[in-house]
Amino acid sequence: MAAETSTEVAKTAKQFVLKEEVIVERQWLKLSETTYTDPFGKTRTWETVKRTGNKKGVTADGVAVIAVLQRTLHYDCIVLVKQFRPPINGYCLEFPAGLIEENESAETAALRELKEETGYKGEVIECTPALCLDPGMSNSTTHIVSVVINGDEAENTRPKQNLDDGGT
Ligand SMILES: Nc1nc(=O)[nH]c2c1ncn2[C@H]1C[C@H](O)[C@@H](COP(=O)(O)OP(=O)(O)O)O1
Repeated sequence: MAAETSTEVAKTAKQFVLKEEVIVERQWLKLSETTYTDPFGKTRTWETVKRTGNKKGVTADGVAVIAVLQRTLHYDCIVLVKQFRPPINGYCLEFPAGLIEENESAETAALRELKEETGYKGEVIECTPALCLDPGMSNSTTHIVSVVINGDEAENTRPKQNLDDGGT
């Protein structure tokens, strides 16, 4: 009985990171070994990926844009982009997305990425707080931004992508 009680107390021990050692750092990402305490107070390590750099005036690393295309006499459509993604050696159908630039708001980044990747000019409806979508691997954060596109507007009738080369 006494043993059970002490285990319960230990399970609620506050967990925290003790240190982080960078194993390898490149232009875009770094892999670290993070030393932390488990729920029983024992010291453990975790393999962590972080983005490099320390951008000023940003509230998250990136944005993902849920864009609804609205046109008279058409069903509303969600706009997706098809992209080759090297980590999976394949193509993904994705929400338009990208990294936020220094001193850029999430809303401005969302409209810029939407324009670059699809050619559409949108209007922001809603923006989530910064969300950590894969916290078991990385501290990378994303705002999910809801946008509407007026497909009847002249500039949205023949949209044209305007991508940079996207590589190093
Ligand atoms: N993990 C990455 N490895 C790279 O080799 N290059 C990377 C990584 N993440 C971003 N980038 C580069 C590629 C692009 O030139 C820029 C901007 O990417 P962005 O268009 O903002 O984001 P995605 O659409 O999600 O690629 O960063």
